[in-house]
Amino acid sequence: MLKSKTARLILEDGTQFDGFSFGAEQSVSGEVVFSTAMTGYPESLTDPSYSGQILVITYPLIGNYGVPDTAATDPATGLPKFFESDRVHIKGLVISDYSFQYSHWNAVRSLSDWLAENGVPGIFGVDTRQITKIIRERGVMLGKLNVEGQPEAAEFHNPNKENLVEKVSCTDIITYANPDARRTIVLVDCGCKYNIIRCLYNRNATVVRVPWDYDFSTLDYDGVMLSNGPGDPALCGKTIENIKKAMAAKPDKPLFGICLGNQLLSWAAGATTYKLKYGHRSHNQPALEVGTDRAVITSQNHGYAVDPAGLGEGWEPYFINLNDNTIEGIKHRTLPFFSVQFHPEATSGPVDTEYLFDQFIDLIDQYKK
Ligand SMILES: NC(=O)CC[C@H](N)C(=O)O
Repeated sequence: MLKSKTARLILEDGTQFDGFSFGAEQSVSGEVVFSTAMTGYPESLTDPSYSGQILVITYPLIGNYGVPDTAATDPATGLPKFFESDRVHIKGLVISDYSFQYSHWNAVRSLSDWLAENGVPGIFGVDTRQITKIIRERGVMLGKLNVEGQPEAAEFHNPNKENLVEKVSCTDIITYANPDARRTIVLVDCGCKYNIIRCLYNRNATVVRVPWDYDFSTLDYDGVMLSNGPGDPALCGKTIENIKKAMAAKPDKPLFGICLGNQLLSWAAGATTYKLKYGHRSHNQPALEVGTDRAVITSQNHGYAVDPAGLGEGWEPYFINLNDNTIEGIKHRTLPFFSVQFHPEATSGPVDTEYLFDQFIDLIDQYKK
């Protein structure tokens, strides 16, 4: 019989959930968010956009397929093969049923061991659907995850007040040189998921990954990718200024934004962002392409949304969320600039919107001529 220490999740409104500890034995505090995705914990946990957040997964059975080898890399890019960054970014993990025994061809260790190595605590044996109902009714809340025998988290820490992007972005320029490159794309790294790099590289591009606050308008490039990233987009003023500069200096160089990238492009286009009641985190968000009857099923992970009211002349909504009608993308009517709130790179799926990378590459090639 395996013995686990106890753990307690405390929400900001005082609600408490008692369960058992797995992963690191450490107490933490953060923003409690939920995801309804049924698969993909290795990818989600390494998504830098989850920085500062205690993640509740509503799918009950977690850990059953273990964790792949973090040392396995893709020879072309040198990036880890199976993860979205080089470490676990969530602050803590909340699940219903932890599988102590894992089984998968690709697994080399357990979820608990991987979390422990990364210093991230988990709690299991709690009713994640009830937690989710509370968050859906009262709105997203801060929380503490306390582990038996460890000093308790002192305060309800709000990660959205910090510049999280600065903490997860690269600090130097990293070039993924592709011997078959037919175009060069600058990737503004606000906490980019590695699959964005893979999706560009695999389309015959050399990817030049630059820090979040780098003035990329001075570089020589064929297109710009604005990455996803954690926290409040309003804190990325430096990136917003650089996007404005680049659009003014190089209006013929296509620009494509994903998630935080969409929010930052929207700010650069005159709009603002606001915090959603409880965010969109799942693999099955329906988004309608505005002006068509075409809906796509998308992967999402965001807590803020774009208020299109201030969008400048020439800009229009590109996609709308069919669940709550929030804006899911914008595009320029005449210039090659567009962005989406969802994840076309979408590890661990669904891949329905990966075609947007092809669209971006086609646009780059048209403007290169
Ligand atoms: N995945 C992302 O890029 C998230 C963007 C932003 N941090 C939000 O929560 O809305």
